[in-house]
Amino acid sequence: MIGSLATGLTTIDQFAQGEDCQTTVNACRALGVQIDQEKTRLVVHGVGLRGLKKAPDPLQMNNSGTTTRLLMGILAGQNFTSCLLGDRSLSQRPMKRVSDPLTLFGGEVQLSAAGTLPAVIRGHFLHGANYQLPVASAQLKSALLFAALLADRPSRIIEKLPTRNHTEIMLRQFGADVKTNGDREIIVHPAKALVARTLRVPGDISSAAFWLTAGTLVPHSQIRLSKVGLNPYRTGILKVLTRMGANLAITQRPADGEPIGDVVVRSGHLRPITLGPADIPAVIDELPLVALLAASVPGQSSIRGAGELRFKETDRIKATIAILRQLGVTVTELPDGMVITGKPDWQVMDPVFDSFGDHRLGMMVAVAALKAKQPLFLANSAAIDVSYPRFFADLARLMR
Ligand SMILES: O=C(O)C1=C[C@@H](OP(=O)(O)O)[C@@H](O)[C@H](O)C1
Ligand SMILES: C=C(OP(=O)(O)O)C(=O)O
Repeated sequence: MIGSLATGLTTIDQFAQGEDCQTTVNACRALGVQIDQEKTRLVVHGVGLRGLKKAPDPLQMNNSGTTTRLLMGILAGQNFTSCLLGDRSLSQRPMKRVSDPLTLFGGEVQLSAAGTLPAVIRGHFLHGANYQLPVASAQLKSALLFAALLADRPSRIIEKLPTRNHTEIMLRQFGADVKTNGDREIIVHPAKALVARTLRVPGDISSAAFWLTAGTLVPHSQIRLSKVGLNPYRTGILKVLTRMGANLAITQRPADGEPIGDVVVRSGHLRPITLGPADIPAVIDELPLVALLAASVPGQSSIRGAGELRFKETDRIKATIAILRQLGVTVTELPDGMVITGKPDWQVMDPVFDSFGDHRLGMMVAVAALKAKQPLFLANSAAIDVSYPRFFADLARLMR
């Protein structure tokens, strides 16, 4: 997305091939950006900050909350009106958290009465603004960073809790003036232009997390994960595993932007864990796996301060609990999390599991199947293609 707004050719190596990423590419193309796509490389012919064109039809966001929210910040500052549509799941997710603050920047976004997609975005010249985020959300923060770049004076954005800073890092790499004061305050200056560059995308730690969990839970495992992104706002899963007593060896590699390194995981004996609000943003997408790890350890673990999980592709608190209970584990639901009483041997109630149309839950069930004493079946497994189409191929490599 940032490459589309730059001037010149941006090359992206090691591009992830999930459906969500493809949704972003297709949306940029529909907005008039030429993108050459090889297997894992993209070449983006950037059109400049305000060079996007009106899309001929409503833009289809499919199941990608990230694409939707980030694009809202960009489209609010263009000189045309656009409309964003989502699939059934995305059309139920909250978007007012983005449209409300965009109004402060002079943006105009009309949502359904429920505050959801479809969104009609009337582009305007934007003004700089000061805004304190009411939720810990990197998607919201990134939308506002884009709006701030397109504004007429500097903006100040204050986070509720520090969240992943990929957008800030990347905007700086493209020449934008984005400064941070401590880990919650960001000052953004309007940009005249962004300069295209070559990027290598680190391995996604959220995808690596399935193998970190599998390697920990399955006896006699040893898995090496190379060139994984180790951005400290994303490595909550490594901290959680370490606190639980897992067997990890982490080696940093030299890097000039995003931190990157290798992680080796070996099977380990775990202890229960207690997670609170400050722990959550760095492990938000891995919480179903943390719950699965906790479900395998005798004793009580708890996850609190994770109410945001209810607004993901599905209500991930309810869905995670349903999966754990189907594995025979005792779980108490809380408004913002759960209390899990784990045990080393699960008694599967019904072997047919559902992904609930959510990629992360589908992969969680597949990892659970590696530990369960009987075969598990997964309905709606195609949801996994959203972020990790090669998941079962990689799993097959590990089983050899
Ligand atoms: O910025 C991003 O790419 C994401 C941020 C997180 O969402 P929130 O920032 O809304 O919590 C995360 O859950 C999502 O999968 C991807
Ligand atoms: C990419 C994800 O979600 P979103 O739809 O919020 O972008 C995710 O859950 O990992």
